[in-house]
Amino acid sequence: MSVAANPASVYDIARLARTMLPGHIWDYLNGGAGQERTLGANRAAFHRLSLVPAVLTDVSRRDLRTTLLGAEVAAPVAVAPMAYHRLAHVDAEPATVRAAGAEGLLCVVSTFASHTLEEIAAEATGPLWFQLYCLRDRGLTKDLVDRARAAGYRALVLTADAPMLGYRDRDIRTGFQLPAHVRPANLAGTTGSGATVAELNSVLVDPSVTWRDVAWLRGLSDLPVVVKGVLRAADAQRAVDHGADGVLVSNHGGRQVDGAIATMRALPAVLDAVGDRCEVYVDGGVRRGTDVLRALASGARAAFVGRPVLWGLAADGEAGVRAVLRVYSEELELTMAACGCPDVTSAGPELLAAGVDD
Ligand SMILES: Cc1cc2nc3c(=O)[nH]c(=O)nc-3n(C[C@H](O)[C@H](O)[C@H](O)COP(=O)(O)O)c2cc1C
Ligand SMILES: CC(C)CC(=O)C(=O)O
Repeated sequence: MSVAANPASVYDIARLARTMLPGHIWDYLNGGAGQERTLGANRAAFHRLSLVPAVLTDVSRRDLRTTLLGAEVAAPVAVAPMAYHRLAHVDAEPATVRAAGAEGLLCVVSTFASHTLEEIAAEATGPLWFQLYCLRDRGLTKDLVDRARAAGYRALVLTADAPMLGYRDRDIRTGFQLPAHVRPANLAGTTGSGATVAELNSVLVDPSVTWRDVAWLRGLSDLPVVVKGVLRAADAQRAVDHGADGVLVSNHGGRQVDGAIATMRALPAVLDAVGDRCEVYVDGGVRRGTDVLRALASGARAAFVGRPVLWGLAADGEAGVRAVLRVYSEELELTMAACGCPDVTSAGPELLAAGVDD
């Protein structure tokens, strides 16, 4: 059986994906800002939280299900929005959403998807949210919202941490540009070729966005709004004050600010600030089922996964993404059992101890 069919961890799939992709594409997908300190810090923050299992709690029935803004999902693991899945595999976003649907998981589709949001929604059997970059052209931004609503997306995820693309050493070195066959399909006609991803972004994305736009967005439709990229308690509070239904604690996978705080370190203050006024999720460096459990025990409602999904896609298309998602759910289930947690609500702070055992 191939590694993609029977991986022990997402790193098995990463090794395979590495062999499938040209170096400059691998670097764009996997790189971070600057010296990639925050990229590493996201992982380190998980390692610094030890699990303290409870015993003799009856885990003969295990239930990983939860709801995310009312959508029922099989496990508290979701696919983070990522641009241009076609860079990883020709089957691109349609394959990713088929895989997420087959595993009963939520998938967030990027504004910069390489297929239209309607083409992607046509493949979905599970819940979808639409990630929105607020564009310089607000008419176009509103069109995206209307299209997402009409196509059945259940929430809007406003990305707040990328008014301009971060300073990414790897992409600067390679001069990374999109190959001619990969384009932002939702924004057809707005872009030519021959620009770097950062240039393309700066032509389209509005760096003047403020909290007022969150309220504007909230008023455009009846879709709930999640603000993605929050790291400060005060910003989480502002998100709620401006009508957000959810906050995704994220540093964009270490791709925006090198030196930004690790997401698991930022999470507790955000949770304290918003209480139960909105749902709180986390992403960045979630690589194992044990990380998902740490996120739950810290108070997050779900953990979102970025790059490993693209590793799965590159390694084996839809089957590769399924294999990746299954690894998370299976490891999460066994770890919950061994930690005395029969369901996702039974993971609390008593499951965690700060510090590393070397
Ligand atoms: C290749 C790539 C493209 C991304 N594109 C987007 C995007 O279009 N919109 C967005 O909000 N976040 C984007 N992100 C950030 C992810 O949503 C997520 O925050 C991050 O990847 C999580 O960290 P992880 O990759 O360590 O799991 C992208 C990340 C990667 C790796
Ligand atoms: C096209 C970009 C906006 C995608 C992105 O957010 C990223 O590369 O991190």
